[in-house]
Amino acid sequence: MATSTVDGGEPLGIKKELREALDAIVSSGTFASQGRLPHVDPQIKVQDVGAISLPLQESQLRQMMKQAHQAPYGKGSETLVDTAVRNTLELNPGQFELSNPNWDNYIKRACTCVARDLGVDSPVSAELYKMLIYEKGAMFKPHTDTEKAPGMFATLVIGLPSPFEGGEVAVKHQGKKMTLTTLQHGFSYVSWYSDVVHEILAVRSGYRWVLTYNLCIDPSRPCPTACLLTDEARHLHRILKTWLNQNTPERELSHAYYRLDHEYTKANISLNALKGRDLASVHLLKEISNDLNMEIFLAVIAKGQMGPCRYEEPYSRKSYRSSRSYFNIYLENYNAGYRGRSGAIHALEQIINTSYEVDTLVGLDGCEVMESMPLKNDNVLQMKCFDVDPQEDYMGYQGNFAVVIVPRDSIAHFLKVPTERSGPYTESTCQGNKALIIGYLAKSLAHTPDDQFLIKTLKDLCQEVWTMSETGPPGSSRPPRVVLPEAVITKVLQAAIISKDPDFVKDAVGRLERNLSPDFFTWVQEQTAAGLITFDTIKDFGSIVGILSRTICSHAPAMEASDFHSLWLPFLHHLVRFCEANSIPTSTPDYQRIFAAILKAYINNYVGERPSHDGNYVRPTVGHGCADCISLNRFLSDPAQTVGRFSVNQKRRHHLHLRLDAAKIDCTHETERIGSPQTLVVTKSFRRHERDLAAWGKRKAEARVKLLDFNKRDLTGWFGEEYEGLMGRVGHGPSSGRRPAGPVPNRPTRPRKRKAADIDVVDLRDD
Ligand SMILES: O=C(O)CCC(=O)C(=O)O
Ligand SMILES: [Fe+2]
Repeated sequence: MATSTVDGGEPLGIKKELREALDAIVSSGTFASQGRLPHVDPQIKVQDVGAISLPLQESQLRQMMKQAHQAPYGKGSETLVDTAVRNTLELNPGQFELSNPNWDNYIKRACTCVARDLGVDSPVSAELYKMLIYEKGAMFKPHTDTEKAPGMFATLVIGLPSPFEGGEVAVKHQGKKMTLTTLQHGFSYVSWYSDVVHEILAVRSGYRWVLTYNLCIDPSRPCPTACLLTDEARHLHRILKTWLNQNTPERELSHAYYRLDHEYTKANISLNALKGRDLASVHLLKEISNDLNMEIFLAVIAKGQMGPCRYEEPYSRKSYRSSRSYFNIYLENYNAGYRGRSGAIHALEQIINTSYEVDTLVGLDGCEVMESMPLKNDNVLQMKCFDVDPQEDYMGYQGNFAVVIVPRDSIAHFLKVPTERSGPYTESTCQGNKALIIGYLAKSLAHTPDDQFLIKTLKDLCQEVWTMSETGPPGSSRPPRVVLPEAVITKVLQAAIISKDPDFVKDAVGRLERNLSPDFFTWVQEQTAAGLITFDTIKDFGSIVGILSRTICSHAPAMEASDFHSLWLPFLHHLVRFCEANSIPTSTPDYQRIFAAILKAYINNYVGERPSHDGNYVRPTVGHGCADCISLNRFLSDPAQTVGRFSVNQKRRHHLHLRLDAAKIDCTHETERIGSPQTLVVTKSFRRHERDLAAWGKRKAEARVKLLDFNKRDLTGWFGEEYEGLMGRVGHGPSSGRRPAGPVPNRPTRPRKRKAADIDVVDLRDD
């Protein structure tokens, strides 16, 4: 329940509560914990090793390591093995068993300790994930843990008794660091929230042996994170919720500025640049904004003062002028800018008006959203802090940065820029701002596609800018033409598609002056694959097909081979279905061009040319300067020699073997076991070429199948006269089995001698 008492002009209620709640965020509490556990043997049995007895014997450990594999790590959606990032051996839970019937209870008790330490009050369950073994040098570089199970919020590590040195767990969260250790001789646990950055330092000696568990809570409950764990955080969440639940017209505070403690620079202000308490509070606000409908920005605040000042020229007279002083660093700019010829600062003699404005508004990623916007004192949670004696500016008073909390339903109002020429806001600033705002709103829509209010704001602003660029601002004779940058229009188009608004789509497409970027298609494909949009969504697809067609035709020659199966062919199948559903013939020119361009690119870029070699026997040399290598190199680079014989002792033969392998020379090298010393016979070959040829044959057959997934009538329509030639390139000949007339692309026109190596392993009709 919100109160809105007014006390001596200071509104209490939400504004005060919000300020107090933010003031109370000192820094986050425990984001990681550790502790000792009683000695209970889990009675581990490892597949193909048997029961592991404690204390652990090195011989058993070695056997376990034989069963283990290199542990991968997650990077985005990928799982990678790179021992420079993670060098750890792991066993999957299927490879071992914890046969002590009391072990589950033991883990439950450990969970209770962890939940207490991390401040989680919901019931916590632990899911066995891996057994890890770190030998000397093993480590895991800083990372956060991905959600490996629904409701996973933290990792629990149970340290098993095995002596080692090093291998500490260094955890870091919002500028706070802790070093945790699993015990060497007894059982212990360490645990951290999944969003905490942690690193396993290199083991210096011995073996670090642990079990890891995913800690989960009921996935239907909000996931605890390191940021949301304190009472203060929960209190702030409650206050914000109360505020946001107020109806917009009655909301006593439309948005809020909260001053930051530290000094930053205008150029690099972003969430990542924040320090100490600022980082804790803004990070927390960001976390809360995932759950509540609000947007968080950072603002650089400037103070403007107006008053009389004295010119220090001989005929000095008082004149009113306005000065804009910025706190700390901006003050220097001010001084430089207003220094008279004599070098004296034109200080204001009297201040008759002070106002604040947002010099720059940025998103948490540091991207600029807006410049020069008015700031109302009422919206600042700690007004007194901005209101300082200018003298204090020289003392390095720090208070010109703020975090801004804007309820999403008033974002349009908040970002609304005055259209009339007023005060310092020139027309061009306004238009620049609008492009920034449009870009920002369009980007936000990607995260909250159902936000009707945001859609409406975006549409209105676009209409305003587009109308303005046609007619000019009301009352002006010379309209400033506003052209939204192409990247912004693309974002708008995406937003229009997401919001399923055909008129808006049509408008946005109409504004595109050039082709859409290829990224747009990747985006379309991702959205379609995720089921977020379908072609039917864009009822007025006709309006964008022209631009799609232009863009695709120009991009097609550069399409990546790896994108066809995952992106372009599924895209075409969607398009076929769309045409069918809307009774559009797929041979309609714009559509035909899309199909033809992509499928031709498929044949050219995926299948490619038949690999050929010119029969040349010059091979690259091996990079070594010993006498044997020099004579080997002489043989390799001589086009006339195909077989080289090197009668040298075993050690030197081995050296040549290694050098040839390392340089990946296309040759065979075998020892002829006759005489003494025996002879290494190196025969130049075309094996590498044969492998390329086989791979090409495979791609060709695969492409044939994929192309025949489309219907033949469509294919002939799309390819027209080129049909036989193109299909011939994937080994699909005319039904008679005869060669199509005319030269077949990529075939040598001159008959050449057939070599065994040239046999197309997949399609025997060829050649
Ligand atoms: O070895 C450990 O203590 C934990 C390893 C780790 O960070 C992980 O599995 O994500
Ligand atoms: Fe981890």
